[in-house]
Amino acid sequence: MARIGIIGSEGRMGQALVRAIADAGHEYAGGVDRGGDPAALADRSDVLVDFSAPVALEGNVHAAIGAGIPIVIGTTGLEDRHHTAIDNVARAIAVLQTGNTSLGVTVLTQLVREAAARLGPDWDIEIVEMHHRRKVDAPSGTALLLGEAAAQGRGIELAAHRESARDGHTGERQHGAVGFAALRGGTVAGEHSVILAGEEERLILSHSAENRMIFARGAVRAAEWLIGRAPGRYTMDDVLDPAAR
Ligand SMILES: NC(=O)C1=CN([C@@H]2O[C@H](COP(=O)(O)OP(=O)(O)OC[C@H]3O[C@@H](n4cnc5c(N)ncnc54)[C@H](OP(=O)(O)O)[C@@H]3O)[C@@H](O)[C@H]2O)C=CC1
Ligand SMILES: O=C(O)C1=N[C@H](C(=O)O)C[C@H](O)C1
Repeated sequence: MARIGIIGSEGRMGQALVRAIADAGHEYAGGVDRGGDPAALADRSDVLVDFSAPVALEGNVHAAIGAGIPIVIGTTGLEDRHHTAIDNVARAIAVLQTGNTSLGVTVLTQLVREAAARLGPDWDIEIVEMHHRRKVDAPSGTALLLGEAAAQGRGIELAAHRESARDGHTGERQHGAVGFAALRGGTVAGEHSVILAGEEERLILSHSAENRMIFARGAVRAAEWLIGRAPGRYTMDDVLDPAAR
């Protein structure tokens, strides 16, 4: 049994996590939200799970370092400076950051990497996502994760090939681009499709989240897995790797 602390505990994911922690037989060490003290929470936890907001990231990872415990970061909307901070922190503690903790999306990233590698740059890649009306970042963290997987499959840098927010006279699609489209509305938990469009055929790889418990269960599984790991930056691929269990 592990003591799991939640950052963003009053939020939609935080509430799902409280249930998932109990379902898995762990102890809920408590939670913090805006204005809370992550250091005090870290001191009474074996691992932190962060589903809050990018602005909180720096304080959260320093709380984890201060207590010498690992942290799962599920918060999305992260910028380059956040990823640099995570890289630095991962020299001292075990950190797992991902835009999607579900098992289905973790496998989907592997399929997308493989498809992009096999089909080559003449197949256009477009990533379409839909989320609930309250989501504040776009493209979703999952869409970016899938874009990174496609870019890895092709051996390119996503940042140099990313096309999003098309509007007006955009000109033709750039050869080799990875396109993103974000839809928002209703209560959709998370829909993602990666469309690989070739000459007269399309391959579409999709994932549908029916509710937030899939993310919460995956995050708890990641938290269990991180406890006792050496410092480093880990992914959900590591958690699901049969050789690492
Ligand atoms: N990786 C994954 O698998 C998933 C990631 N997510 C991501 O998780 C994050 C949270 O999503 P969701 O639960 O829907 O969002 P909510 O807005 O419902 O919850 C966010 C929570 O974090 C709190 N919070 C805001 N700022 C801070 C802060 N500075 N310090 C501590 N807590 C803070 C909020 O408090 P307050 O209300 O007071 O602002 C709120 O309780 C988002 O980035 C989302 O994209 C979501 C689902 C799955
Ligand atoms: O904000 C959400 O709700 C979700 N956010 C994550 C993302 O940005 O991809 C994961 C999931 O799709 C739900």
